[in-house]
Amino acid sequence: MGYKAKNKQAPPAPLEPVKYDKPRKRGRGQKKPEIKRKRNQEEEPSVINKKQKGTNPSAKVEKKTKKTVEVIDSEGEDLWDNAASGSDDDDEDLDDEFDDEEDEEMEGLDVFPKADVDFLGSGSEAEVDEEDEDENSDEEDDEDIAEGEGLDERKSRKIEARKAREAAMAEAELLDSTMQTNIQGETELYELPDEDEPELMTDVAAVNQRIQEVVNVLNNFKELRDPSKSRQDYMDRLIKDIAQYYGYSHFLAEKLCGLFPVSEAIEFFEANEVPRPVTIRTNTLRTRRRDLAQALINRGVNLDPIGKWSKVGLQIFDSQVPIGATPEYLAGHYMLQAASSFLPVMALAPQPNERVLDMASAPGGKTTYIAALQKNTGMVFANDASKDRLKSLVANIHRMGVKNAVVCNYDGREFPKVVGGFDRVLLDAPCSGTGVISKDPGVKINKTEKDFVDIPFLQKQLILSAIDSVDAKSKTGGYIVYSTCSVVVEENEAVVNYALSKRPNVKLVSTGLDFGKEGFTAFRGKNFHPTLKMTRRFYPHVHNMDGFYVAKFKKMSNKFEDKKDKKENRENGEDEDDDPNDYTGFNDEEDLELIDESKTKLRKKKGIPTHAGKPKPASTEENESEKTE
Ligand SMILES: C[S@@+](CC[C@H](N)C(=O)[O-])C[C@H]1O[C@@H](n2cnc3c(N)ncnc32)[C@H](O)[C@@H]1O
Repeated sequence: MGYKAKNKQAPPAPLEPVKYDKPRKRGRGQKKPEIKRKRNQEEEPSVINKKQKGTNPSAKVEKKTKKTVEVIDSEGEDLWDNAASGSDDDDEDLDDEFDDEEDEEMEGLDVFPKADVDFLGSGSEAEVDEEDEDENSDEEDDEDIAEGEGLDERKSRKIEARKAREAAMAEAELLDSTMQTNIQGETELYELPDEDEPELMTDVAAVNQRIQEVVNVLNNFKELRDPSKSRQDYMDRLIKDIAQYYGYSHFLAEKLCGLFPVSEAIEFFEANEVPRPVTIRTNTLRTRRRDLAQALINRGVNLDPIGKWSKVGLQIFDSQVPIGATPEYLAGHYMLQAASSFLPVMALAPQPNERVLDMASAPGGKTTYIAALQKNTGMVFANDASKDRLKSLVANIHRMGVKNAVVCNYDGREFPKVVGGFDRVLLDAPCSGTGVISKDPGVKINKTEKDFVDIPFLQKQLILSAIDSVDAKSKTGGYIVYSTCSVVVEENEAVVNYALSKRPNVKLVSTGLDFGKEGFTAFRGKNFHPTLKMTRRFYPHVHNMDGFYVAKFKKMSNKFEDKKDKKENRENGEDEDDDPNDYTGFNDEEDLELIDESKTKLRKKKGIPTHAGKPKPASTEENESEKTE
């Protein structure tokens, strides 16, 4: 197929969906499952299976499987082709547009064999292929028979095999229905263990089994609930078990669980146990993707294009050499960079000759990508509050041959006083890192409730500075991109919503990314501006990339009606207007802090003694997640 393929670029293949009936592969507790139940033990599995068969989750699994196959098929044919739309490089010179001749040459060489053993978590692809083939084979047989063709040996074998399968299925169904009839009315209810007895929590396999059972009940609540228990009782049990089984603090398990329907939440937690694929970004200032791929293949690297959505990404399946120390790496031909980390820069779409601010830039994965898209023209201000982290930023800038960067070390909140009037600003904000738990499992236990107040507080301040640093009159730009490697709403939609309310001179626009889930427009009783739908969420269990969030603003005017900050209003003793349509959710805990802070200042002004130990804004270095690459 020609590389000007019209088909839309596809997201990366999703992970294999969680199979509830398989034991976990992780080396957790070795004990044989011994599940404490109040019902007959043999009865339950059939109920679970039965229910799973008929409910949405299995439908979803099937859908995903199909999708995976599609991606694989198209990858096999097309990924070296450069589809015209939705790509990360619009400029012909920057990407690896190959002519047809080169393309054919490469295809002929069969240079991108799939890894035999896919240690990076995409082994499901082969399985899926097989499954799919299997499914199709029945249809083929039927067609053959219908057409009355002569039956050769192969066909007879196939038919025999099919008959055997059908007989086995019929038998299983019969058994299933018999068991159902026997247990009707008895096993419909799943009784919840009441207490947190130690033995309820120590047998990991039993905890896992209980998670599956409780999810099943929650998905079929009317039928399977114990009438004496509420949905909340089941949720409480589930969260305790998730926290125990996956090793999260109860607080974070609950917070993350609340983002998804229960079955999907389990998929999310499972995906966090699996490493994401290793990916690299071609540095188009130094080479082309095709040349880089060939050079790495010659060194024994097994790779493939990352997906149709990027023209510069490569996925590494395995390698005989350390990928962070090849001569090509040292010569700056590529950056080891997570796939999700491409997205904010693609959304920013920096243009040659523009002035761009990368407000929180270390260690420079995105800065160097910005410079490449600008073809080393114009200027990229690479700022970071951490002097230490700037060292690796500077090293990367040199290695990658970036010549248009100005490195600076300010607290982002000092912009635009330091310098303003930028064409575009990227704020890849310091965050909790709840999207990169597979890389940094420490997040599971080290993030506290206070972090989810302090970090958004800092993010809100930074986002206003980012907006104020852009020139709305820019001929080519006037855009701000906000991103985090967190999945929680407080750090994403709530921050963007806050910015919209404080800066009526900006509006959200499409990120230009043609995959990703829509941002929330409402969450837990809080409504956000409807345009939050345009922001994008990326998940490990859906997109097989780190959890990420991307929002893009367009600045419409440099002036805006100065709706004074509530903080200022309070300081000036003005009335707070409690607008019922206020979608910014200012009753949050962080606002209490703001109120406290203002009161303290006011007291100081009036000479009234203040209490020490008021909460401070998040430290710029404490809260950062270093796991964006
Ligand atoms: C998510 S990381 C940035 C990753 C970077 N954009 C990249 O792609 O390599 C967040 C960064 O924010 C920086 N940071 C934290 N607080 C800051 C502040 N107040 N102003 C500017 N940078 C800050 C941290 O030092 C950290 O390097």
